[in-house]
Amino acid sequence: MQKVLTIAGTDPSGGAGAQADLKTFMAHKVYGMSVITALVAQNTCGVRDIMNVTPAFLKEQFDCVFEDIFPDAVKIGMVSQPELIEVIVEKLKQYQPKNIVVDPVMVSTSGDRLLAQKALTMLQKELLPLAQIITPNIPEAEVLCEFSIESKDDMVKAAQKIATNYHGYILIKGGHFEDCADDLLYHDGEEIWLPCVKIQNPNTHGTGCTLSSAIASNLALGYDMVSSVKNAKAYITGALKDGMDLGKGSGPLNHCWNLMNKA
Ligand SMILES: Nc1ncnc2c1ncn2[C@@H]1O[C@H](COP(=O)(O)OP(=O)(O)OP(=O)(O)O)[C@@H](O)[C@H]1O
Ligand SMILES: Cc1ncc(COP(=O)(O)O)c(N)n1
Repeated sequence: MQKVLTIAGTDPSGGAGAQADLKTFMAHKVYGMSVITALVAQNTCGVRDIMNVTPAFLKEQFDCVFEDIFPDAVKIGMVSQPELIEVIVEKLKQYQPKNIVVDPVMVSTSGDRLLAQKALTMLQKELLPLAQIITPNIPEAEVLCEFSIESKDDMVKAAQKIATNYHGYILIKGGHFEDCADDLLYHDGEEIWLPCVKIQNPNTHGTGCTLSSAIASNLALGYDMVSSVKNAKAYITGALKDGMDLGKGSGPLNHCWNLMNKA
């Protein structure tokens, strides 16, 4: 049985964060585990409050997992405080898991800040270099490359710029564009486009969490990086096409979409 760990914040309404990650792991038939960075009071309408765990408690959770059930892949999502990023960096260096996926979560779909400004440098300089792949959306890629991204050409330029500081795979997600949802996978000067027509579904809460967890699941299952990203893109596209509609805001995804028999 392959084991995958998420290091993330929570979503009590089940659409994003650790809850979305664990559902994604289950759908990929891998054993899911979670180290929680923050309790987040949120739902499909927005974030109401954040309670970060202490660095000492984060360390304990890490050791509980790694001393007992060593994961085949690790996905890191929301970590809002620099002291918590520091612990994650220290523990990843100590345990050296293979297959680290970092989703550099900065702002939620609802527009709420999930990364403290003072944590940005630590994220960029210490955590991102440990990842085999990073998965910024357009606004996050703009922060990393320091210019605005308006087109697919700009996505390529952004990936090239980010690659000057970071040597793993870069997946820039195009879900924030109006007319298409083409993602760009970039590595070592090579561009691989993952094209997708824009699905007319306003319920996109947790798409980034789900995609990065699906990539981690595929890596744990032994797929190479390109296949893992392609498989994950197919998974998120299927979940979005399912069209489940829950909640009063941007709703969550149906992780059972490929298990349900549809007429
Ligand atoms: N309407 C859509 N139609 C098709 N694919 C989409 C749509 N919206 C998002 N995606 C896809 O979902 C994945 C996540 O992309 P997105 O740009 O939404 O990331 P994100 O902003 O980090 O997600 P989150 O909403 O969790 O913050 C990408 O593969 C993207 O192309
Ligand atoms: C704990 C946590 N992690 C990540 C997100 C981003 O997801 P989204 O942009 O879909 O709100 C979130 N809302 N909450």
